[in-house]
Amino acid sequence: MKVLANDGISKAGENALKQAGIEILDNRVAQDHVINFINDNNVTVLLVRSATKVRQDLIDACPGLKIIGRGGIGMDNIDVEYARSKGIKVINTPTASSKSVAELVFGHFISLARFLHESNRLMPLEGETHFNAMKKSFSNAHELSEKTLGVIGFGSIGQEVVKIGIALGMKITVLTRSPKTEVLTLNFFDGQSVNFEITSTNDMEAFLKDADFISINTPKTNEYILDTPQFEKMKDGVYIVNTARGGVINEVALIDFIESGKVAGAALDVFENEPNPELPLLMNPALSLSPHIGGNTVDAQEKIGIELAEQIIKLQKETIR
Ligand SMILES: NC(=O)C1=CN([C@@H]2O[C@H](COP(=O)(O)OP(=O)(O)OC[C@H]3O[C@@H](n4cnc5c(N)ncnc54)[C@H](O)[C@@H]3O)[C@@H](O)[C@H]2O)C=CC1
Ligand SMILES: O=C(O)C(=O)[C@H](O)COP(=O)(O)O
Repeated sequence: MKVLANDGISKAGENALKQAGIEILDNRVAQDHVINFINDNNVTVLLVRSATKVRQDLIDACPGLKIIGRGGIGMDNIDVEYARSKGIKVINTPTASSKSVAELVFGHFISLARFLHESNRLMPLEGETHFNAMKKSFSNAHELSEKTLGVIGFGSIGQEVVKIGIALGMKITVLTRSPKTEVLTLNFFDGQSVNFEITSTNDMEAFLKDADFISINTPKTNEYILDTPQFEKMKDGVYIVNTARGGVINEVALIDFIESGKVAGAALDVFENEPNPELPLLMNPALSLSPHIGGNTVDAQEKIGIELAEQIIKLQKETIR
């Protein structure tokens, strides 16, 4: 096996592969040259994050590829079904970054509810009058405790988001396409744990009527999940965080409802036009923004690298057997 980790891999992952005798190339090959590089260097395993696109043309042009690995969760940059139809194994790391993403969701919620993002933008302007004006305008802040957290999508990230919400004393409502019940375990530092049973609803209207803080945690969808009709049914003063994918929320409608006051604040880690978010988003003080960093922690990347390496080593053993 020869691995090309085109968007990088953690040292721990790299070391695990090397120890198993697997050659790893960590070149960052530009998208237009990936096909030639794979064929010229007899690469059999292509590892990517979200930057490298693995579409039909690449799959067709690289008959030596045996495994495509996504260091992360969302595989919308890979033609997964097509690759599998050609006998290529496609793997990802489904839970390695869930906690990192969930923590970012709350980083944004707290930033929005306490104006931290805007504070950081405005603090460098000096003067007592300015300081006191900021203090006054930021007093319209809110606690999360006892408010209702609404989570759309109840997979691994959605469940981690709910757990943090419970720990903060929030009420919980979860929206899924069909109702389901999950038992979530909160683990504490002293080894104790508590189980919570959460049953989701598929009633969008009831969900929107209840939720004070909405987090979207679905994969990329073909249609907006939150568009004008949904915004209209939300509570006044709602906060929204999207760490899922650009395209699950209509960004133009979002700006309209921020301007009308219906949405008190929103945070985007992912964008319809990524990596060049639209200017009205970048300029809006009610938006807390981050450049797609949900899974971008040392901890998550370490787990991702190790999980990828373990899967590749296992597949290699199965092939040899
Ligand atoms: N911002 C970032 O850096 C990151 C973003 N992500 C995104 O988060 C997404 C979710 O990740 P996981 O929770 O691990 O995936 P998951 O597959 O465990 O859970 C997603 C859940 O959403 C549900 N779902 C799909 N469409 C829905 C809809 N219209 N309404 C309600 N529920 C719906 C699915 O049934 C599934 O239960 C990934 O697909 C990826 O796009 C993942 C990692 C990092
Ligand atoms: O796993 C996912 O899905 C993600 O969105 C990634 O964590 C973010 O993309 P990369 O930073 O891994 O390119």
